[in-house]
Amino acid sequence: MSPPSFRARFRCSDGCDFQAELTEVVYRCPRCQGLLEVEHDLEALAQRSAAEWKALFDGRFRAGPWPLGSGVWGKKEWVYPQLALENVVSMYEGGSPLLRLDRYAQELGLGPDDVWLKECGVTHTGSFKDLGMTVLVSAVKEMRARGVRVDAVACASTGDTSAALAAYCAAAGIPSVVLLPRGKISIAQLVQPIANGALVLELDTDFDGCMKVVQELASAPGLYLANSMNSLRIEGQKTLAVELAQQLGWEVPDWVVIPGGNLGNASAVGRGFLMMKQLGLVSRLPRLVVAQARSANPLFRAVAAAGGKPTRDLEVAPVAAQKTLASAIQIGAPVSARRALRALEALDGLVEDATEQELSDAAARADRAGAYADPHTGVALAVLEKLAARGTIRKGERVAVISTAHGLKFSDFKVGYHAGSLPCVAPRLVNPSVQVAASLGAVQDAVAKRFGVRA
Ligand SMILES: Cc1ncc(COP(=O)(O)O)c(C=O)c1O
Repeated sequence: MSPPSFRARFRCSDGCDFQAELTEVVYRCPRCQGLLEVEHDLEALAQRSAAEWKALFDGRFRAGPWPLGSGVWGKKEWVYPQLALENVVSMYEGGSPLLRLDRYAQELGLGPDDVWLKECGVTHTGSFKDLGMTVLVSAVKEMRARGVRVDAVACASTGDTSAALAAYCAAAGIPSVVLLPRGKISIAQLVQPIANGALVLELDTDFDGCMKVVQELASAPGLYLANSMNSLRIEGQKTLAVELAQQLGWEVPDWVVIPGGNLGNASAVGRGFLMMKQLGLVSRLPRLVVAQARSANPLFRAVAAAGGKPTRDLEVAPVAAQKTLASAIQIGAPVSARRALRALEALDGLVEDATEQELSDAAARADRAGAYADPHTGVALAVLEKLAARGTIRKGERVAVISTAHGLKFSDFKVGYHAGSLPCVAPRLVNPSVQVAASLGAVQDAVAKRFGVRA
């Protein structure tokens, strides 16, 4: 019997019967303006058993022939099955570490096996955005190979999307344009697309303002839109959930806590778990928690106003996002709110928020247990701390916290915390460096002062 052939296509995610090929330049349903999703042929995929899928994915994990050792392309049949392998643009994304944070968990009154940190920032451009961008840029390469007009790829960004877009486009030799809110992203994030040769445009507005402009820009032919409203990105990010289960021996955690801004990633993670359950790779679903910064919390507000239970029909009113240390989630009008609400409903979800003080202390607390948490991961950790303190998350339950970026991209946050100079934060866990004279005695004094022992 010949192996089943798999195909995926765009379809309206709001229930119309609109469909399109993945090589078409289309982001929204032309009938109802809803976002699209990538629809897979689940019947064809189900012709392989769950055990066969697991064996295939395990066999390729960080080892398969190029590019199948990538965490995303190792699951190609579930992502973009019909894409020609020669058009894959990969930086070996995915395969990121899953750390067990024993000491941190115990500080929270949880068990040593309870808290796991999925380090999606340990990747080529330092954030989870690589997972989706590899799919989008590969799709563009395929389109161009088939004669579809794409002169350049553009995005609005709070810093990480632009870094990923610029790197993958540079690898593929495709021009890229990034729109950034001036002065609202970290220096590391700003310099990444500059280094990779993108056209970097700093606009005097916030992310939501950049998003408006880029959508208008991409309505003209030739400029392809790379923001996560483009569901090709979601398909790559979805593999995060599959990889997480895979790293836990094909078990799902009881809880997944994830920071949310535009809400594409939460939607993607929900989609990944649902697909695994539909195809029998896992027998249950985790509960999903979206963590927002209090300064930019439209989803939290909408869900709280409705009594705390997220349902798919909730309206999320845009807010003016205020400045937050978690700058990549300073987003007031999340494009994927509806998709995220559907995922939250299906995964019995919760939405919580965290203040600047809470996110900073939570990141520092995790750092003291060996992590190096960026402020967005700090938001997720702070929400975990709240839910553990309330008894919603209990000892013995396994929690996966999604760390979305590398802490090294946010050095100002770390330096400011330990120097006590962050706005609105009175740090509880400072560890400033000590200036000492260049003599053995001075060093011995410093060691004795800290540890009570004289070397
Ligand atoms: C570091 C980081 N964390 C979290 C997010 C939020 O992801 P999403 O916008 O998909 O909710 C982003 C991007 O916006 C990000 O760059």
